[in-house]
Amino acid sequence: MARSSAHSATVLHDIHQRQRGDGPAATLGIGTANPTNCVLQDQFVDWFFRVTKSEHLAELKAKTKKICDKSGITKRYFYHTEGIISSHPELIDGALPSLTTRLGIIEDAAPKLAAEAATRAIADWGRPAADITHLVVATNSGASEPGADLRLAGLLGLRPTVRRILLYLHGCSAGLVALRVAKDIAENNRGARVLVACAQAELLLFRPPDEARLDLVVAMTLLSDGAGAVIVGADPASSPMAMERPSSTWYLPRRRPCPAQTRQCHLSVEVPTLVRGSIKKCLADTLAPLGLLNASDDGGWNGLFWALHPGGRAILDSYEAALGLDPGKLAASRHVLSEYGNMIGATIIFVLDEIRRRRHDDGKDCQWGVMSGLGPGLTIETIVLHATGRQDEN
Ligand SMILES: CC(C)(COP(=O)(O)OP(=O)(O)OC[C@H]1O[C@@H](n2cnc3c(N)ncnc32)[C@H](O)[C@@H]1OP(=O)(O)O)[C@@H](O)C(=O)NCCC(=O)NCCSC(=O)CC(=O)O
Repeated sequence: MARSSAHSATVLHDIHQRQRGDGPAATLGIGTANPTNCVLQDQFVDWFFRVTKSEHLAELKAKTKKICDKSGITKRYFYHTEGIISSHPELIDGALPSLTTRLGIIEDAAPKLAAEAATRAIADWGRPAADITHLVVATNSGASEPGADLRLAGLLGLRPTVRRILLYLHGCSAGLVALRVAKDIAENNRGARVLVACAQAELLLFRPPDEARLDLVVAMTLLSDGAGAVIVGADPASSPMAMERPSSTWYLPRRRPCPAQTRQCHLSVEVPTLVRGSIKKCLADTLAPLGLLNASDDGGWNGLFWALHPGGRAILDSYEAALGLDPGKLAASRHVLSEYGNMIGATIIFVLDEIRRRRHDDGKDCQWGVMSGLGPGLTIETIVLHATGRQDEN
């Protein structure tokens, strides 16, 4: 009996070993998408105050213009149009219930936007959608059953047996959380090809400007709609960008909940200061065990490439100041912020895509990098990136 149980344990151990992927998980294909409605940031305030019938709030309008000017954003994309807003008065009248309207609109929009991004990621990967084994969907846009994962699987024609996971309400860190989950799946299921899709439609938060809630006015000046998708797999010969040592830290002291919570958003004015004071130790805890920091003057931070979630211009400034980063180190994040705004969880996938494009155009750069972003709480998600330069398998 004892021998047979030892034998079973050995057999199971062998099975578990064979189930594991051989390499670190890596990105095999990336795609992004935005709605067609593009609003230039220098025209946003006029648009916003007009569609919300708030023209009489002249002082607040001037302040909102000032915030927009300092946002580092050139343009943003919205699923909601002036037409949608004018045909749903409840969207701008706080006395009317509007949750059903909002959910009805975005629960249709988010999976469609995700499908556009995923179709591009699959084309970039170069294999059929039916080869996808797992689907990880992350969104703040919706709360329905069945959820966006099932809608997306249907829109893409994935196998009915695709193993689905739906992540709700991880805020700006949603893309990173989804990639962390995909990495675990890929590394523990040999041959797995995981589609990560992250979609954001900001209508859930959209509301008229209110002097008493300047944090929401700030949110209206930053947030934008978009979707990003990544195919993740783990094999020794996988793609140019491997993902190592994910960390998820619940770390910043605060008096009340900070960044965006989907229904009840509180954007704390303290976030940039909190980042400046805490980020160095937090990132060092993740990077030091890999031997990626050193005793040089700047600690080695400039020897890495950086894919940071651009939550806002001031947050990027805080990372730069705290870590002593050279100008240009956050160029990909600043570019995405400028061209698209903060698309919550989808943004990091745009940054990853931009990093990839820049590495391709500019030739070699640092081999190791940091992908990181803040989430509600305040929390921080980090994944170390290793640019291996290989792209001979998909
Ligand atoms: C909004 C900004 C572009 C404004 O630029 P500056 O700070 O340089 O400009 P400024 O100091 O003159 O500020 C302009 C006015 O806005 C006010 N202000 C700024 N942030 C505020 C906030 N969160 N709540 C209320 N008011 C705020 C300032 O007090 C000031 O008011 P006054 O003129 O009265 O003094 C920047 O502060 C910024 O990037 N902030 C980070 C935004 C953020 O938290 N993003 C995270 C999104 S959520 C996320 O990414 C993670 C998640 O999902 O959880």
